[in-house]
Amino acid sequence: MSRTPVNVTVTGAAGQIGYALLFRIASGHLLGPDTPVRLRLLEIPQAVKAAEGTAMELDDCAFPLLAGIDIFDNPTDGFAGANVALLVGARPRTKGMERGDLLAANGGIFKPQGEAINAGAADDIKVLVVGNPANTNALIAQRHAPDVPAERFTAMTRLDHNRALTQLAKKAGVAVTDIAKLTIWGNHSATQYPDIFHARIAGKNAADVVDDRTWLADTFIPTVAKRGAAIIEARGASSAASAANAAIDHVHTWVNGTADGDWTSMGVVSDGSYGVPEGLISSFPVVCKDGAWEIVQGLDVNEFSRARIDASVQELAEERDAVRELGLI
Ligand SMILES: NC(=O)c1ccc[n+]([C@@H]2O[C@H](COP(=O)([O-])OP(=O)(O)OC[C@H]3O[C@@H](n4cnc5c(N)ncnc54)[C@H](O)[C@@H]3O)[C@@H](O)[C@H]2O)c1
Ligand SMILES: O=C(O)C[C@H](O)C(=O)O
Repeated sequence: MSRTPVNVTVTGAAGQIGYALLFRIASGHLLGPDTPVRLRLLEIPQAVKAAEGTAMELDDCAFPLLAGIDIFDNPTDGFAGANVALLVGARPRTKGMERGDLLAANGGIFKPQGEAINAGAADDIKVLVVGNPANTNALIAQRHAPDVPAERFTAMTRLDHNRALTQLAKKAGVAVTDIAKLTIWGNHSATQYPDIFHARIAGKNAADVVDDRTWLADTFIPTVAKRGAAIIEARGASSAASAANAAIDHVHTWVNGTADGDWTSMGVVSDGSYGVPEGLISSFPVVCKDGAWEIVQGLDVNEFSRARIDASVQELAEERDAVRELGLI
């Protein structure tokens, strides 16, 4: 293993997702068993000491792939030379809030981070925004990094994708590995649309296999879309280990590619596909290959799906307008 270490910047390193994420990155789950990583942890000054504690624990694991850990309290240094950036640091919502309620509180974090990525990240930088509201925070960061190709900024809907896989597998009585081509469309919010009309279960159309529109509309979609709130209600804190797992999956798939005959869901900059206004960061079905993603083209969108995609995209347009009013883009 003589490869140059990949610099991975993680913001919010002292938070609950950070704690679930860093050990998996360092043990090779993000980039694979042959790729050494150098961790760059970015925190606010008050949380640097806690991040130092996590770094001590990382050291104590003696991970063979961990080439070093640096801790920063400012984005300029935190993103310098970053090849992969996981933008986790942001306030989570609490009971009774929607993720969009966090726009004003968290939006301001992503402008300086976008600027710092623009100024100092490596040429091959790949950015995943996890902090909520993830799609619009990704939009803010991307708009402040004009020299970085827009497709390098993505938002996380892989947690929703994974949630949908499990709910569908349970309903159909199959393993998650029997399911392919599931899609999350739109915003990582309660308006998201988990779509099974193109999904396959052991090679057959998933909607036909399930054959239950009432379950689809009244159980499956709301269960997936409101899962984050259900976890906050049950745990008293927002999802952490499953969110960290989804972040690992998102970047691993982006770097290593989707499986043949399958796709994944990622929040990516729209090129106008499927009527989603150009420039919005919306979740689409995407295939990944050679470190790049492409929106899957040519899918028939039925009336049931169209209305739900449009509603979620409308919410994204409203969030974009709100951050414009706040002077964040
Ligand atoms: N997209 C998704 O699917 C998804 C899933 C789960 C959680 N989330 C979101 O992820 C975010 C983090 O969740 P958490 O549970 O880890 O929260 P947390 O409160 O446990 O940790 C957040 C951390 O971010 C740090 N932070 C705040 N501002 C920062 C800044 N400007 N730079 C660097 N670090 C900063 C805080 O000091 C804290 O340590 C929340 O916004 C949450 O809603 C998204
Ligand atoms: O729902 C939240 O606020 C946290 C996260 O986005 C989730 O989906 O679990």
